[in-house]
Amino acid sequence: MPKSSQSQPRYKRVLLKLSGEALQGEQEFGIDPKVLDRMALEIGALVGIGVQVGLVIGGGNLFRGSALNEAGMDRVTGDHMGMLATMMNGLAMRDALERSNIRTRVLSAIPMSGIVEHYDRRRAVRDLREGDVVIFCAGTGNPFFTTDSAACLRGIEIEADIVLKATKVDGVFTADPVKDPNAEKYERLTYDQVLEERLGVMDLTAICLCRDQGMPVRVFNMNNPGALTRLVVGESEGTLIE
Ligand SMILES: Nc1ncnc2c1ncn2[C@@H]1O[C@H](COP(=O)(O)OP(=O)(O)OP(=O)(O)O)[C@@H](O)[C@H]1O
Ligand SMILES: O=c1ccn([C@@H]2O[C@H](COP(=O)(O)O)[C@@H](O)[C@H]2O)c(=O)[nH]1
Repeated sequence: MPKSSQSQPRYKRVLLKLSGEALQGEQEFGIDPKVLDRMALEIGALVGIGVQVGLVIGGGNLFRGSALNEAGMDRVTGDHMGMLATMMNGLAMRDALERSNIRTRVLSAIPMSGIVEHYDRRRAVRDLREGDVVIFCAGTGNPFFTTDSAACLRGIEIEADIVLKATKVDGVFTADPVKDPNAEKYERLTYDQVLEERLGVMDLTAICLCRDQGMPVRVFNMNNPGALTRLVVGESEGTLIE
């Protein structure tokens, strides 16, 4: 993709977290190929202006360990299934990116020989420097975590400038805007405000990790076309937590 002379990115390297649920689009479950293609286009626009992109995708469109556990399954088995779900989403996203001629590497926290390579931080950084989009799959590789924590962990490890959390709402609100129509959006928040007010947009383990390592997080709505590029070139989108 050609470099645009007009859009100068303010970040050199970002870690983008996509919610698994977003991939299902209007469906009840699974992956909507139209959503994948749209996201590939948005990610390609970043690559086109020279931004290095690490990607973590959730698994909520397929399985969540906590939901399987509530239905009677052993929690650790449920979490293993959740991590495998992130793997399926990662493979689907690689396919969409490569169909858009965007070079992509998938690295898994759980060895999955013959399908993808095992996660290696130095390898990931090398690939990012070469302009590949790197998809980090299987979360942290451990049960009882979420892909929010995995995104923050990988973002810190690869020395990303920021973690960008893409959701279906416009940022962080005083309450869940899906449930409370009177909820008001924050432009900026400190990590401690998110923790003290228990603002549920992101899991608290992830916020603690970012606070302790000084990693800024921006929460934004990926359903707004072009939002990702706008915020990377410095326009105000969503909510900044720092
Ligand atoms: N204070 C809040 N501000 C904004 N959103 C909130 C808040 N509290 C709860 N939420 C909810 O958190 C959701 C964000 O979670 P997200 O869509 O990223 O899912 P996830 O659980 O991280 O990913 P996955 O779908 O893969 O499991 C929003 O859609 C919103 O409904
Ligand atoms: O490090 C991790 C990351 C994820 N899981 C399991 O996967 C699912 C899907 O991830 P979401 O963040 O909910 O989209 C999650 O519910 C966990 O069951 C994990 O065990 N460890």
